[in-house]
Amino acid sequence: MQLPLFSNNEKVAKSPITLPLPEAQVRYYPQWLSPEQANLYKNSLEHDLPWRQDSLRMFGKTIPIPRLQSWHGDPECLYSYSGLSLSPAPWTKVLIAIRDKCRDECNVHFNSVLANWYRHGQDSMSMHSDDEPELGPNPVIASVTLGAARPFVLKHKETGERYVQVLEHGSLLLMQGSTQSHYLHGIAKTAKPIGDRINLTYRKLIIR
Ligand SMILES: O=C(O)CCC(=O)C(=O)O
Ligand SMILES: [Fe+2]
Repeated sequence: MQLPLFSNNEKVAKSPITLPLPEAQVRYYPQWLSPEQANLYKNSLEHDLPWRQDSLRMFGKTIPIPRLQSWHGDPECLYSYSGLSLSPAPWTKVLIAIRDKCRDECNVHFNSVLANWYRHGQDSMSMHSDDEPELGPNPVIASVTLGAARPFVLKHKETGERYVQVLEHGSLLLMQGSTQSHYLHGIAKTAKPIGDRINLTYRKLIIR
């Protein structure tokens, strides 16, 4: 029998939804992966990635960031993220399989991915834009969710208007165009007893 880890699951895909956001281009693809495929990917990423507990220096204190992270990509993809400077770990088979499926969806050759592991509801990501200079203007970010569904908050920088999209197991969220210039996004903490979630954001860094 063929290993289902890399099987084609086109038949389960639902139609994508364009989020009704002025000055942004965001598309949500529910069940982009079948639940079975997403479970397999999540299990192997949990075991295979060299998860790190990174910290930030703030107000003279070292504060552990509220999630585990792992940065992967082509060797030249050094990336500074919220004051951290990360060298990439190598690609794994699962990261490549998902990267190539993202490429087929949006025709972007991603050269790096940030993996975040939210262990429980107290893990979070504060509001930010993915607007580091290495990403260039109008970056395409492909964000894949595996595990517990979490509300993803988008907030317009000028009007303050908020939009929430729950990101479900096996979904893809594509952010492109001027989304990063006009919006912040993040994952809030919740007191609800929820399971863990792995998120992968595929990126294309511009190497000079
Ligand atoms: O976990 C998420 O859905 C968001 C991740 C994110 O915004 C990022 O990695 O920059
Ligand atoms: Fe982000």
